[in-house]
Amino acid sequence: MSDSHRRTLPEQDTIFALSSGASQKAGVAVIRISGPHADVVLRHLLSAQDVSDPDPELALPKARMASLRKLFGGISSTSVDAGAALVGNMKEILDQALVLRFPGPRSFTGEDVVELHVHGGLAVVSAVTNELMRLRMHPLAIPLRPAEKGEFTRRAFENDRMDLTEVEGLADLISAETTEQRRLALRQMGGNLRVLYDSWRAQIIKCMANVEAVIDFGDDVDDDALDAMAPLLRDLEAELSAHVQDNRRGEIVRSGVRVAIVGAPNAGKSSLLNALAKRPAAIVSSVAGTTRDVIEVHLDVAGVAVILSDTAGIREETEDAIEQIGIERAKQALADADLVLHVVDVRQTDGASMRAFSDTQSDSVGVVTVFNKTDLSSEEERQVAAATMQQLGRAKGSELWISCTTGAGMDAFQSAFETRVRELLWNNSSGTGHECDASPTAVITRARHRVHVENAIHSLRTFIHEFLEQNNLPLDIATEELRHAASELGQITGTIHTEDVLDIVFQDFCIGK
Ligand SMILES: Nc1nc2c(ncn2[C@@H]2O[C@H](COP(=O)(O)OP(=O)(O)OP(=O)(O)O)[C@@H](O)[C@H]2O)c(=O)[nH]1
Ligand SMILES: [K+]
Ligand SMILES: [Mg+2]
Repeated sequence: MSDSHRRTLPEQDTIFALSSGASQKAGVAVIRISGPHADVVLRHLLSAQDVSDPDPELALPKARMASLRKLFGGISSTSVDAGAALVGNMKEILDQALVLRFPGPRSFTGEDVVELHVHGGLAVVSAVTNELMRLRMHPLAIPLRPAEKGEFTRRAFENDRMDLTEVEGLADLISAETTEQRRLALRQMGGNLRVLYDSWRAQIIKCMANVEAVIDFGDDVDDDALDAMAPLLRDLEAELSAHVQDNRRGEIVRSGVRVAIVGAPNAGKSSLLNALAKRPAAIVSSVAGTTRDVIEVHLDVAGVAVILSDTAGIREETEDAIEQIGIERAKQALADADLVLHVVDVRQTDGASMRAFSDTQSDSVGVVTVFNKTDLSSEEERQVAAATMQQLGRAKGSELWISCTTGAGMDAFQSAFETRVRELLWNNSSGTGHECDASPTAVITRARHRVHVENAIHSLRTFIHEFLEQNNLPLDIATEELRHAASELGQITGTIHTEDVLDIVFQDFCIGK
């Protein structure tokens, strides 16, 4: 583990990759080249002659200015003469491309970067990338090779263009599927977590320096210096503690709100899942016990990613071993859920299964009661159902009434569902209801961050309690606690890192990023 990730790196290979989506044909494809030989490579591509040393006078585009240029490539043996690897000095035009140069360090990676915006046809992209491969085999043997997954971003990190939280933000932005995931990722990529953790770390390091000064002065311990530090560290400890008490908001936005549909067999759980998913994702039938496995669909609910799971109907008595396994899985989905939709056949609100469910549910989870099959119910049955809300310990009037068959009540259900999902994330004591939209509050987005912040809190508390308050620890050992707290925060941003952690973080990336 090094205290700084600024390492003296051996001369880097120049790398290239298709940075735009690799799937189908597209209007434009972007091929990115990064490394010390980026300009040399570009010179070869712009040169009409296949010479080992292209005309040094050949004008490269100005830095950061788009320039329309012809790209040239050697005519391969297959296309002209099967015998020769390359036919004389012949080159052909590969494409007319928009070329951009970003000389380092003012580039994404911090190295010299060239971007080729070529036409997005598969043949164009492969002609240009083949030419890059050929240059690698060229007599000059330019150290050029295809980039590995996340290698551009890794270089950006190694060249101090981004810290680890910004790298993670970028990975999240690339995989963001909903509005809130995009907002969260964009703020993190913009450095809101870096700024926060860096400033906390700096304050701890400052305290450490003060303590070390006291140690250096030996017996003349300057109590004033230590006294001045106490409120500062207490505030810091309070700030870090508030930071982790966030209802896992960021992590939930990032990974998706887990919503479980549960209830008695045949209540209409799978019908509700299909209605919300707008496709027949789960089998619906009149046979009680149809659903066995947990069926998950991913939804975008008012900009929030939701993982909705349909589960086996929970009932006490079943002979069927497979159904029993399904019920166990349903209970697990219930335990994992951030929000529960309890579907009840409005005509059957006195069943034991309803009570069985209310016994298994966890208190901390929000439960929405959904009375289904209103199209089949009498007024009296609806009144009985409404009266059961109290028995279940749920707020009177909070129930929703739907018919999956006729669609009655589905609009009201949808908007209540959206409200509940958003409330779950932003209606806590510190929230304003739309905190995630408007404020740049830095929230923890990964378990990795949480572990380090919790470790830092632990060390700060030990220092405050054992040293400042109880005087149980000698000064030099107490200082270790501060050092540890600073180190934990440094590990979040990657100021301090191990290769293992980097490998894990960069695993999330695709080729070309
Ligand atoms: N009339 C009417 N029938 C419904 C409604 N919702 C569901 N059904 C019917 O009720 C039966 C059970 O529906 P499912 O969606 O399979 O119920 P489930 O809760 O998933 O059942 P299991 O998976 O067996 O626990 C099916 O025949 C549905 O067509 C509704 O609102 N009105
Ligand atoms: K069923
Ligand atoms: Mg079902």
